[in-house]
Amino acid sequence: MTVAQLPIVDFGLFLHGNPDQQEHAAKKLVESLVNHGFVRLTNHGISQEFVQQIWEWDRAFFQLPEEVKMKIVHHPGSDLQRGWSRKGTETTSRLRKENAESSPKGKGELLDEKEHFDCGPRGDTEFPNKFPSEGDLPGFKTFVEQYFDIVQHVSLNIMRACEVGFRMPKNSLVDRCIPASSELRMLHYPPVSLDRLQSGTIKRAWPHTDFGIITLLFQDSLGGLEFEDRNKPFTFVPIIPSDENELIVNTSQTFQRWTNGVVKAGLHQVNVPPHMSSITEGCIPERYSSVFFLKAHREVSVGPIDQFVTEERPAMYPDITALQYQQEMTEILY
Ligand SMILES: O=C(O)CCC(=O)C(=O)O
Ligand SMILES: [Fe+2]
Repeated sequence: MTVAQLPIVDFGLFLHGNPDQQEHAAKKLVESLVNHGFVRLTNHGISQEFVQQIWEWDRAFFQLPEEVKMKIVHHPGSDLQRGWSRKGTETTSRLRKENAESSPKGKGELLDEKEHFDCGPRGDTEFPNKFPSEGDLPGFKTFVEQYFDIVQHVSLNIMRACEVGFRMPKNSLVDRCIPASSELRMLHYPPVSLDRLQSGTIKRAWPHTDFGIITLLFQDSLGGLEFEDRNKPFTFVPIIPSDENELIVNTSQTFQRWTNGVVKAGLHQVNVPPHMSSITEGCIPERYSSVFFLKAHREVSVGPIDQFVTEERPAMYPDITALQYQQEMTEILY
């Protein structure tokens, strides 16, 4: 498996093509999600100009002084993530036992070298969003709320393509995502010395799978995101950005559960950028990325959907609500 083989789907054909083109694009998308847990999309409906604005706001937020970010700090526990999570709080290594097995003995917990900002849907009363005040970062809240709406809309179009690709009744996936319960995240990976990374206890993000249905991701031109080569389990292949407008999509745990294991969640990590992998000393520069976790509506079950349960393939997952599942997983992370 080489990098070039991670399929790229022209999503414009699904959005605007004739029925044959739509069917073809949907099948190619689903095939890649089933085979790799990942796909790359072009013509997804988010403009290059908008993606540039994501980077501007991403930088502006993380450049705020620590005491300003502290005003909206996220408190560890099972509550959904809101506001600023400082370096060392979210610990992806806890999600897979293979991480602990690979850790150098006696050196403490495996930590993520990253900070992030998370928010949920506009006006969420159960888990209110935490934005910097207008005085601290004017315009940020307005931009992020608009970004959330745009990317939720794109995600639902991807769900529509999955319905076509799996021959599911129209809206059977989309209806499970309304009202919106997704989460939007902006990430900053500070510069880090190779010494620290080589200690074996630090990574930008440890191998993990996400909890929602699918994750949509933009990464800056530095790169570093890697997906599992399923021919060699727990080994990883870099996704080299073709341009910053390329949308990377990966499958997550809720999709695996709904499809009773037919779609497996895409395992991924964030590593040293591919063009720097042979460097042995010095620092790797900071990196920005932004991800959108498309989530099921909180009251919807994340147990298998009937279509995927058969006598030969009995239900592999229990019927719990999306919120229960999310809270169980968040508690492990923090
Ligand atoms: O920054 C990235 O490329 C990946 C981030 C990620 O995997 C996550 O936040 O779940
Ligand atoms: Fe992830």
